[in-house]
Amino acid sequence: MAPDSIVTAAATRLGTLRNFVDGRFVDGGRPFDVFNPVDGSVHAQALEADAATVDAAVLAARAALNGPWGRMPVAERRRLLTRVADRIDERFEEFLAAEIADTGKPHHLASHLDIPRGAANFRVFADAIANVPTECFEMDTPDGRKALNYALRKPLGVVAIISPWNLPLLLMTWKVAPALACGNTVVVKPSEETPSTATLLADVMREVGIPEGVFNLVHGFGPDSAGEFLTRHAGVDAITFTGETRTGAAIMKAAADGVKGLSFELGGKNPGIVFADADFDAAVGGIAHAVFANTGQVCLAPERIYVERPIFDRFVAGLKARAEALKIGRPHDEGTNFGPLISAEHRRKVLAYYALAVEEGATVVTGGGVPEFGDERDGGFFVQPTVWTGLAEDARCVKEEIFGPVCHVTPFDREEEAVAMANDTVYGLASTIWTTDLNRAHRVARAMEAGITWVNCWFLRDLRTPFGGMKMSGIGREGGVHSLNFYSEPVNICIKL
Ligand SMILES: NC(=O)C1=CN([C@@H]2O[C@H](COP(=O)(O)OP(=O)(O)OC[C@H]3O[C@@H](n4cnc5c(N)ncnc54)[C@H](O)[C@@H]3O)[C@@H](O)[C@H]2O)C=CC1
Ligand SMILES: O=C(O)/C=C/C=C(\O)C(=O)O
Repeated sequence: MAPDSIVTAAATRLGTLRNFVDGRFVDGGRPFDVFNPVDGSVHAQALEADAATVDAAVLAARAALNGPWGRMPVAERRRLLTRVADRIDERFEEFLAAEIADTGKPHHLASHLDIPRGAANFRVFADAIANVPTECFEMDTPDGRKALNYALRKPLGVVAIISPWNLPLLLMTWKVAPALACGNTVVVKPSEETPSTATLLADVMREVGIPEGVFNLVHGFGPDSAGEFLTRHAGVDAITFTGETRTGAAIMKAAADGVKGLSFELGGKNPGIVFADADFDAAVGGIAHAVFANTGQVCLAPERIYVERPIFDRFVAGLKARAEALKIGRPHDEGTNFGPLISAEHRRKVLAYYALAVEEGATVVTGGGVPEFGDERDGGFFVQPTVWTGLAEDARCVKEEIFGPVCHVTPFDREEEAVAMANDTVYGLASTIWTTDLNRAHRVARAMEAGITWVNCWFLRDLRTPFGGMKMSGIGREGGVHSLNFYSEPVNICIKL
């Protein structure tokens, strides 16, 4: 069966992409179009949840907390989460086809990153919840006796999960899995651009027997739509969000009245620093991969590269060659490693930065425009991979998150100068350093104002480690025990002995 017909099969069985409330797919809501970014065609429709549907989802989630889910032994919860992971694996081709249809990303990327990580997220947190310790302190009491304090983890309650379109299944399940592992119930609002894998996940939840109301899914947009209805809802106890910093600020305002717990993973303008002592080929290849993977639509991608002057010209030439060697195309075409941007709107934004860079005085080393194919792809949302040099450090293109396949390369002479330029940003999500000097690696990594720093690598993820941003790149940390800490409420019990 061709991959496209797998999508059709899933969509036909589920009908139009519907909302999932209290264990059932529900009808109702205004249909909206979901586009295939490869050619701009409409490949599906989803139903926008209105305020009443969001309300029903939150009420179902509340009821499930007080129902079988709340009483379920942890071992049984873990078994069910592992079943979800197994079922994603068993329905791998459907998830893959759905993700590719929504995003247009290369088959190789979705099949090696997005879908496997969707399953892995459930396995990791099913394990983590079994192995996380809680505290216990024995104390002396004023009357000469003892008391024992021990902490328990309780679920937060109903968690709203708002997820973006760049790594749809990966980033949604990164939140759903630990939330459920901790015993919460969830209402998920995936991006309006990418509702398909979330709908498949709802179907998996139903299949494996996750109790009704534990996982709810509402489709729609942000302001004055499902996103805002959900984040303003008085029945939501906590909100976890990945997306743009401005959206995070809007959600924070919506959450303020209810004093809801928040976990935010927001934007970035990440630096990469390449020292002259780096393994040159590894550094050029690693930076090219980091800048252009997923068409630059990764919040961790470096958009500012600082290269030590002795290797600057050679490095820029190497990066240009790598950019020009990318195979831009359809997801299933042999060798494709560069797909379209997510939407016409996002392409307008990225192309506006391509034009602005020229106005700001950039040298366009390569790219800067739209590729021409002479076929259906000309209706899609492609842009060229792009490299700039020559901009001032205060240029908007060096300061603002673009979220496209583009970077600016700046030379430096001294380590302190590179560190200062790298940290001169309102963001603090990720950085990547390339050097063979171990002392320098430790020194510079420590100096980085970033939630994660990779040395001689990028996007190497151990899911037990703290993950999140400093400054305007986020609030809180997720990953391993850090996720469990956010998605649960520690309570202390003090027993006088
Ligand atoms: N991971 C990241 O850091 C991401 C960054 N972006 C950046 O954000 C820009 C805008 O893209 P968008 O898709 O609009 O990202 P966004 O951050 O606005 O959307 C992410 C999610 O938030 C929801 N949302 C938007 N406004 C909301 C509101 N007021 N209340 C509740 N939910 C709301 C959206 O429906 C979507 O599910 C992109 O051009 C890109 O630069 C986009 C996606 C992911
Ligand atoms: O590996 C992860 O958990 C997350 C990776 C990427 C993002 O968070 C993002 O691009 O938003």
